[in-house]
Amino acid sequence: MVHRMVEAMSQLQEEKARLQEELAALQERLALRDSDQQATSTQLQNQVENLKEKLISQAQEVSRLRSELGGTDLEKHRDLLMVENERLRQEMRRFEAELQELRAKPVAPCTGCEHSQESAQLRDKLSQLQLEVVENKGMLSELNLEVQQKTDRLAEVELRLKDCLAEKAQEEERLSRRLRDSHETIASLRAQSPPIKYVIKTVEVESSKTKQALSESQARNQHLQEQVAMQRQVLKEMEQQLQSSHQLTAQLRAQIAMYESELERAHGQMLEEMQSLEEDKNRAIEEAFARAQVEMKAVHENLAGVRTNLLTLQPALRTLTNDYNGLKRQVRGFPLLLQEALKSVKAEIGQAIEEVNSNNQELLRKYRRELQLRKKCHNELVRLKGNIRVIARVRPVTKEDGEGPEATNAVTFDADDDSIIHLLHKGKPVSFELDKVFSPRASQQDVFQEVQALITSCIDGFNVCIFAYGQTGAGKTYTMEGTPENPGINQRALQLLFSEVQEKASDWDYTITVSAAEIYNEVLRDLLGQEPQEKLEIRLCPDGSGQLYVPGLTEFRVQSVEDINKVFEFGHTNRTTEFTNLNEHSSRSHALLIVTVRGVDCSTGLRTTGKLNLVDLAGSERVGKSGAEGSRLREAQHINKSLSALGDVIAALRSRQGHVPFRNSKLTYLLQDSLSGDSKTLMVVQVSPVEKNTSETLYSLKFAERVRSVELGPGSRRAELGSWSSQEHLEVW
Ligand SMILES: Nc1ncnc2c1ncn2[C@@H]1O[C@H](COP(=O)(O)OP(=O)(O)OP(=O)(O)O)[C@@H](O)[C@H]1O
Repeated sequence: MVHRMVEAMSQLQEEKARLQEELAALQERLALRDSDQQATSTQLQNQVENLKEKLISQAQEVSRLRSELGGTDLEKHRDLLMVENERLRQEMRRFEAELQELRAKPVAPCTGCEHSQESAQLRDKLSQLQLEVVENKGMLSELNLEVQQKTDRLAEVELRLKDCLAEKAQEEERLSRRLRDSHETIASLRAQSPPIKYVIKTVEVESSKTKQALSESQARNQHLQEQVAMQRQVLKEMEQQLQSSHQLTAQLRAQIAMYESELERAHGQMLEEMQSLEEDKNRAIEEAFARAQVEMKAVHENLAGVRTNLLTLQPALRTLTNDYNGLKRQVRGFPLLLQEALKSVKAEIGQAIEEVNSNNQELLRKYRRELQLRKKCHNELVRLKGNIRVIARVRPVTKEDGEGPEATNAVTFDADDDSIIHLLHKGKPVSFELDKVFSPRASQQDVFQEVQALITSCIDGFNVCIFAYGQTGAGKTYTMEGTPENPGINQRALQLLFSEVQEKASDWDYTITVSAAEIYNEVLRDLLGQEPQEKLEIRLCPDGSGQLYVPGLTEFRVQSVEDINKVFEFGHTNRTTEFTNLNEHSSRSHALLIVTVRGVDCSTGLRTTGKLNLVDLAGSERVGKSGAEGSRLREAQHINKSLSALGDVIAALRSRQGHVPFRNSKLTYLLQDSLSGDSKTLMVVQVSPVEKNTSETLYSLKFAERVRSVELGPGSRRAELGSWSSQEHLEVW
């Protein structure tokens, strides 16, 4: 349409140009042919008429084109856009409404983990879709704004075009008016011949004006053409924009369709989920209902039972109420009764306590008396047996004794008297009588049984001394220490002390301590100390009690057999590490185990202390007489000295001499406590049974008999006693 309008405009211009040419030709002809003035005028009029018609038709064409242009494509596009916008808006509104609806729908709480996860996913997707919708809305509003702007611009252009066309129409109107006026003037001139020249002149003048008007029109046409070209350009741009808008709208639609499908899917999932939840809920309700029904039934049954119980209990309740009332009456008088009862019970209890106390006192008194009696009996027994007792033990023949005549047995026993021992010495039988003789068949326990009365007296506060005397290899260590499988007096004594102490634990609190020492060449050493080679001294207690003590001598508290074993082991290790030839050394030294038992009577606080000395003496064989020299002679001299001193002490004690020479040797000095006063002494004379040892056996038994003979008849015994000097001792052997 625009093109056609432009073409019409150009035609119009061409026509105008042609008209101008014709007008010019007319003017020329008017000027040249005055005569043909009328004809020319008519021709001119016709031409003007034609021109006018053409102008009118052109104007009509322009207005038609304008109306067509205004009412067709642009408006249609605008309307289409408006409709499209409206539709999109409606879709958006519907979409929002659906969203609102989905949001407003209550979501039942989901128990399953999968459901909650899917719901969360759906919620995320929904929020994402909402965001996208908001973005699309923004884009749509921008697009609307743009379309609005373009529509405004188009309206403006149309308005300008309208103004131009109106101006053009006015101009044409004016020109046609002038042409008409000119025609009229020409006609009047024709009617008035004389002033024709003047009229022609006027027409000429008027024609130049018309020319000017035409040129202005042309200029305007030119301007309008430019504007039309511009409008075309604008239209083209707008068409492109419209096209892109269409594309965008199509994209948005596709997106919206996609969102809608997603929404539909989410909606479907939600519905399914809700349906399954609804089913779960219904199922749970049904189950709960069924359970409730069962429970209700049980409750009803219980209720019926309770009702029957109530009916049966009512008479019992009545009886109980009566009883209760009776009891209430009794309770009112109860405090008084209770007070009286308490008073009498208290009196009874007090009396009973007094009786028990007096009984206890009586028992305690009796117990103490019994204790004293026991001690007295024991003392009497020991006195009757003698404070110093001598027993002999003959060891069995061993491999070490060898074979042949030298290893034959030289010792025999009296089948009717266990205190007699016979020795065949150099073909002559010699008999000895001691307190007891143990044959090689006697066990460790047999020997221990003989000495255990002495050991228990230690608990009652007596000092006890047990010696093992005899030549080397006669069995002293075996009797005192024994073997791990078959322990001797030492370990059995401690075990006995433990068991006795435990028996008395309810009344007495006892502690047992152990020390171990060795005397070698008149040097005293601590076998349980950290430095066993250190020489120890025996000193008087500084408290003036006359008691002796050894500063630095280690004392171990023992509480069990395990402790004793540890102590023995430690003592043995100390002895072994000190000397390379232990057997040799042990034969030449005195080993002492000193056990102290301290007791406290829990009821009276009475304290007792008893000491048990278990001594494994050095070998008593007469090495000095066999011409030994050097260290062996020195050892022999020391041994003989200490054994002589022991004999002297025992003799002095038996004869009740005022002075007892304890200090003559380390051994007797150390054992002073256990040899003097009420102390009890037992000597075990160890005897080798074989022929080759009969000389030593003879001397050992002679010594033992002399010691024992001292004890038998106080008068005569005392008379027989004399001082056993070291030399004399040697002479005896
Ligand atoms: N009654 C016994 N029964 C069995 N074996 C014994 C008995 N007496 C001693 N013996 C054994 O005789 C050997 C010598 O005994 P033991 O070492 O006790 O003598 P000893 O007098 O202590 O010697 P030493 O003076 O050298 O210490 C040991 O092998 C020992 O086991």
